[in-house]
Amino acid sequence: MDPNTTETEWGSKAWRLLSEVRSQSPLIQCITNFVSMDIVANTLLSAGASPAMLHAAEELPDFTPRAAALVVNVGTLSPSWLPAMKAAARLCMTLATPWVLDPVAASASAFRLDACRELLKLRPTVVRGNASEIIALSQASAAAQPHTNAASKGVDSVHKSMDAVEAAKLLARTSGAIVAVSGATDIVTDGNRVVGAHNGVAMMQKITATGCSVTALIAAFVAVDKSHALDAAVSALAVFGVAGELGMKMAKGPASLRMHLIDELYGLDESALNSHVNVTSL
Ligand SMILES: Nc1ncnc2c1ncn2[C@@H]1O[C@H](COP(=O)(O)OP(=O)(O)OP(=O)(O)O)[C@@H](O)[C@H]1O
Ligand SMILES: Cc1ncsc1CCO
Ligand SMILES: [Mg+2]
Repeated sequence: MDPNTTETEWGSKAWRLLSEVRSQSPLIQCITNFVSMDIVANTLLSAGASPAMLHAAEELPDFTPRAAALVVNVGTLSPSWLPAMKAAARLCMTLATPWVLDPVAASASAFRLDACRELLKLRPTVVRGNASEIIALSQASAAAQPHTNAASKGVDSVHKSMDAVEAAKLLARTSGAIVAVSGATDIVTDGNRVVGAHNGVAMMQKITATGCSVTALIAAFVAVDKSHALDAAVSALAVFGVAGELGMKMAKGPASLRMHLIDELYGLDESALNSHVNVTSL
């Protein structure tokens, strides 16, 4: 992280990065779960990025080198998809293209946890999960064998993000990735510094795949500022949270929040980010 970023400067940093996403419109390859494909693509489009949901192994050598960033999300993992996930991540590692791992429901099964551990070895730039996912992956990646004692409830977290601070720091240190934990306070760490983004509304948890969407938004932000992945991840989480806060003013429930969040993300301006972004060092 740029150590000079003060709390009041995060709003302008988030605005600068969102403006870069809008002007560069980075191509983001998403190998993501079936549930999330629509909202992830619409989130990226409304932020100004260009999503492409390609996952056939045969297409990767042609396509992945053209992407500005990659998302690998294991939400609806099956054995037939894993080789393409690994091949795309390996290409990104070779080409120094940023890529972001979303370890959805990491501890749901040994197969899934082992897949996440193997993907971690391919040096993701950022890992973004909810607290239960990060705790499970952190425990498993620190152990010799893929196992976890961490509680979980499928794709939903049973922990608060603040319960995952030490796990996130350990995972960042063992993997070399920036680690982001979503929740009431979004936490981002490189293993040393810990930054909290306090934006968002609880109703966002009642829309499926908002976490997957913010993972993809992180990829778009990292794509336009590769050398400052921590700042980019914090900014993306804050921007998505502000869109949720503004959208909530018009929403009647999860379905209309989904619509208004995407509209607000599309319409965000400098003054909204300067007045709403709430990021602190933890
Ligand atoms: N209590 C809360 N208050 C404010 N914002 C929240 C709260 N809980 C979650 N969020 C926001 O909701 C979004 C999704 O986070 P969440 O932790 O629910 O992801 P997830 O569990 O991975 O979701 P999914 O698996 O459905 O994609 C993030 O932008 C996060 O900041
Ligand atoms: C509900 C669900 N199940 C597998 S992936 C997914 C989307 C939220 O992660
Ligand atoms: Mg998730």
